Amino acid sequence: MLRPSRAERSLVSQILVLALALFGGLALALALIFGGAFREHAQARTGAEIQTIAASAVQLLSDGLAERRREISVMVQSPTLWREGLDSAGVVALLGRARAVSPNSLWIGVADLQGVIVASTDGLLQGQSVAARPWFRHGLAGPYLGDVHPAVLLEPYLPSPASGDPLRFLDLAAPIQIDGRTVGVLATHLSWDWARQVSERVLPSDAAARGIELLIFDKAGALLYASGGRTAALRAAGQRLRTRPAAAAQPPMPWTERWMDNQEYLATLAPAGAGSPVAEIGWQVVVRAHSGKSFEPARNVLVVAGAAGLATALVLSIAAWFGARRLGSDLAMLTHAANRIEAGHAEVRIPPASSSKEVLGLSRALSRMTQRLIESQADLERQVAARTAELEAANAELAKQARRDPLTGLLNRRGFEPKAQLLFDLALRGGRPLCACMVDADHFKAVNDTHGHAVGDQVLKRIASCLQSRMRRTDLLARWGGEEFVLLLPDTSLEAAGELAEGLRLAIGASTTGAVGRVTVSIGLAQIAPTDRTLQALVERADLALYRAKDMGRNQVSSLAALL
Ligand SMILES: Nc1nc2c(ncn2[C@@H]2O[C@H](COP(=O)(O)OP(=O)(O)OP(=O)(O)O)[C@@H](O)[C@H]2O)c(=O)[nH]1
Repeated sequence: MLRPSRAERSLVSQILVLALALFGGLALALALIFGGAFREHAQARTGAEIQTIAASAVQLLSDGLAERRREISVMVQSPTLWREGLDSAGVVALLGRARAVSPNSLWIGVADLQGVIVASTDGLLQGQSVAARPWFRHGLAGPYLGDVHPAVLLEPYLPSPASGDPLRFLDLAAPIQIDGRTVGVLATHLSWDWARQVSERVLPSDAAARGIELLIFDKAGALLYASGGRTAALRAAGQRLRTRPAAAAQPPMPWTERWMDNQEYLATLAPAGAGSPVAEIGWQVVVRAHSGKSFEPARNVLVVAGAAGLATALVLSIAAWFGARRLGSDLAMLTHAANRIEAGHAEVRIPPASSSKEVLGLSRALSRMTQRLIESQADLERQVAARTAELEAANAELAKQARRDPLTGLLNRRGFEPKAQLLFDLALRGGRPLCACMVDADHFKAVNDTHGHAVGDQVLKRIASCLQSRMRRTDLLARWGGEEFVLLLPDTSLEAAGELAEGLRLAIGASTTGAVGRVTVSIGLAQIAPTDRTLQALVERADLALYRAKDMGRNQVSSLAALL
């Protein structure tokens, strides 16, 4: 299908499309710009927040471990107590007090040099051998901090952690020495549920809703703890600490990464200060924020801004559409009026358009111009009518002059012939008499030669006047040419014509013209014959009779009938 050209599309649709594209594009661009800025701001804020959380967690974990270490260190450096025996009542009381101070220390016990538990909190494992346990072996040599491990011997005796995770311990141990001689090993099994408590202290209350998690990995990258009770699930899924793009930066900057669950997170790794127990054990404390949940407000702002922008664009477009429709309706009205005027309805007026000042100005200008054109046209038509009338009068005058002899005012030959033809046809058809009479001045050349041409003209005018005064209304008189005249006498017999001709001859011959005196005329007469086919035949016979009169001495009437 062919696309309509711009000239074929209405003003309203063009303005509507333009407004929608303009306002809609602007709204989307603004929503994207502001949404992007808001997201960046939210990302920076969340990044700073998770850095603080991670740093706090590292601090709490370090402090906790250092505290436990100090407790063990203080306890083993009490030779007076140990001299009483590794399983003395004083030792047992000390162990109980130590656990009361540190509720996460689920078990505190003393092993003799053979690895047999000789004293412990609640008497648990007493008499059992721990010689194979790493804490014992390392603890004989010096202070020991072991990584998180599942409960082995104690599990049946202790309650499961509140988190629901399996019971796991952190082992701290130190050699008991008297006078520089090792006599046993003091050990504390710290519940790993302690990590949950730390996590709950540092994470905000809405962490789960915002998708913020605290993860603790061991030095090999294996997951030790995940907040929100997700440790078991994530460990089962094989979650490990993956790449850390910004880990080299000091302090590590938050980075965005797609994790094992294929979700995008903003994550940060808290640095553990050199010498801190956390650095020593190699834990890596990560706090990650789920991009989708964390930046949901930013996305909501983007959606709301976009929707509000589009709604505004729609409202503006509708307003533009209304404006364009008013303008379009005014233009259509002007076009309609112009078309009617063009079709000849001069009474139509260009109506005033009210959609805008400019269109009102245009309609008024068009109205004035149209009025001016209509008036000009009427004026032109009047002028044309006047010129036409003048021209017709001139043409009529010309036609008249073409049929009249300017000297005598009589019909000339051209004016004579159609009228004579009519009389001839009527006479021939009606079988009525018709006579032609040719009148010619005698010796007229001599008049001209003697008195001049102007005087000759006066003579001709006098003859014409004389002829005209004596003819009837139904007779037809014309100047045939030069000094010759023709008379057509309807319903006139040859005798009557002869009498008329004689009277004319006498009257002309009796009159005088100034110094010229008398000028006579010769007259030839002929009557229509039934055999005549043309007017010319009749006139020629009259002319013949005229020549005869001239031949016979002039100043006389000659009738053709007499010749036949
Ligand atoms: N003044 C004047 N002279 C005219 C006019 N028309 C013709 N004539 C003159 O009329 C004269 C006619 O001369 P001709 O034909 O010899 O005839 P005529 O002298 O009358 O001789 P006849 O007819 O034989 O008697 C010429 O001298 C023409 O110049 C006119 O309108 N005015």
